[in-house]
Amino acid sequence: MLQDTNKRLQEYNTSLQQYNSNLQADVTKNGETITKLQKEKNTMVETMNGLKDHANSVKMQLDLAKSSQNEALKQKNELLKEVDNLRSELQQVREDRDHKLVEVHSLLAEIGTYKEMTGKSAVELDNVMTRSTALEEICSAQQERIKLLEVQLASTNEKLKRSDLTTIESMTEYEKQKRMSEDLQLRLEEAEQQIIDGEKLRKKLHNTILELKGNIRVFCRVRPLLSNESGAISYPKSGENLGHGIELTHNAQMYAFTFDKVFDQLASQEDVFIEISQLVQSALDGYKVCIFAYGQTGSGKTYTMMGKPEIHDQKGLIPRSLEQIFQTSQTLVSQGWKYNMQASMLEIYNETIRDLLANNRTSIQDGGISKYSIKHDTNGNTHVSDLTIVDVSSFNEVSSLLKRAAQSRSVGRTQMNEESSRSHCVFTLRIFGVNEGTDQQVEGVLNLIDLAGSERLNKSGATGDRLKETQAINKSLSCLSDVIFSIAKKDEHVPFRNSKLTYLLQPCLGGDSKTLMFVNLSPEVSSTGESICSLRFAARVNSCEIGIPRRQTQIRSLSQG
Ligand SMILES: Nc1ncnc2c1ncn2[C@@H]1O[C@H](COP(=O)(O)OP(=O)(O)OP(=O)(O)O)[C@@H](O)[C@H]1O
Repeated sequence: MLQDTNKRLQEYNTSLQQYNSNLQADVTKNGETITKLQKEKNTMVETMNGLKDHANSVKMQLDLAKSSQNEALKQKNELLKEVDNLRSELQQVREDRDHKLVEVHSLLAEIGTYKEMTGKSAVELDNVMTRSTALEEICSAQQERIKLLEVQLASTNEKLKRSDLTTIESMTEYEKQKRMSEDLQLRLEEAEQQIIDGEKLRKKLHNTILELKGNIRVFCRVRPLLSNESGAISYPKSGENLGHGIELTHNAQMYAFTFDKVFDQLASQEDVFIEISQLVQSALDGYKVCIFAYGQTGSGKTYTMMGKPEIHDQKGLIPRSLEQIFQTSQTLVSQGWKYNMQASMLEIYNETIRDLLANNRTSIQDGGISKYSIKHDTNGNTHVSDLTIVDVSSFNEVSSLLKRAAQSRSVGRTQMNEESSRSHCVFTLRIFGVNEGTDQQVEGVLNLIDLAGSERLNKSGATGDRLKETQAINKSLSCLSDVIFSIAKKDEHVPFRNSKLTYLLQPCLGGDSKTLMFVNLSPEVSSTGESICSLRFAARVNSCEIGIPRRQTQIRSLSQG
């Protein structure tokens, strides 16, 4: 063991020697290194000092930088504040801007509208400008005129002042005259009314006198001259025959006639009707009334009796009479009167009666029994067998009957009248009236007759059928003339039965009816001879006394209801 320990100690001493030598080498080496490091350290110290100086200068710079940084920070904060302020200002401005933008949009829209309007208005504006310029010119001209007028006005005012005084005096005078004039006007109106009333009374009394005398009344009517005709008729211009007289010159001789009334060519249909309206009225009171027109072909008989019903001014006596009858019967309803009316219409053509209201016109012979035979009853009423009798209650109903009849009437053409009536036409209206209050009954008849025209054969140029017609017409008119002469002479026997016409008219000519004849005349020179014949006949008719008209009236018996 000790050996091992010595061995190991030896080995240890060797290692230690080794180690010492290594250490010696290392110390040497480290000395060198330390020297080197010392050198390096010195260098580094130098460097470090340099660096220290540098650091100090950097520090100084840093301090400077810090203070300038602080300064900058301060400035930055201030700037930030300023930015904030500016931001909020900006925000405010933005909001303002947005608000303004909205306003701008609405203004733009408005501008658009105004632009449109302005576009239109521009033309108008131009026009207005032109007018305005023109007006300005006028204005300045007027201004001048105003100045002139003002001067005139001033002088006129002066004159006016002077004349005012005169006017006041005149006014007083005028008022006085006005009152007088009004007073006179009132008295004039009263006097006129008195004249109208007096005229009415005069007519009524005149009618009564004529009725009491029992004469057939005669009115004469002269138709106007046609364009190519020359006249031969004159009238008294004053005196008692004014309105009643008529004068004709023929072969250098003057023929004068007077009648109950003479209508010259200027008389209107209305003028003529006024004169007969009372007569028509009396048919409603229960009288038999007969109005007939006599005269040469083309003298105006049909115009007087029928006229042109569709033209107001030219309506003849028949439509006017019927209008009046229906109107008056309506007004009498308030006094308790109730009327029933029946119309019939016939014509006598070549001595044959024709029913103008029949729906289909048949022959005069029916199974051997004569149709349309005329009979008069004890009351003087005339009946024609088989004649169509139509109940009528209004003017319109009668009017359509008249139209129907006019179409059926025999109208032929002659050389003297474009539309000559070749037959006698008789319209009859029977009027039955009952007064519910007084039980009074009346029965009136209105006969309105348009006779065929009298004409001389050589003048009319008739041949064949026309000649036969003319002969028949002349025969019946000559029978009428015989009857009239006979009545005028107060013969015991009057030849009523010699013709259908005279027999039909018997109650009117020889009975108790109110009869009026129109004698119609053509005014031209070539008709003078014919006119004198007609006037002579009319004068004879006028002298006929046919008795006093009798009113058919009675009190309704209980059994009649
Ligand atoms: N007062 C008058 N005013 C205007 N025209 C009239 C008048 N009288 C007659 N006339 C005209 O004269 C013409 C003949 O008249 P109208 O036919 O009435 O005659 P008339 O006597 O009936 O003839 P006829 O016997 O041939 O039938 C018609 O054209 C008619 O219109």
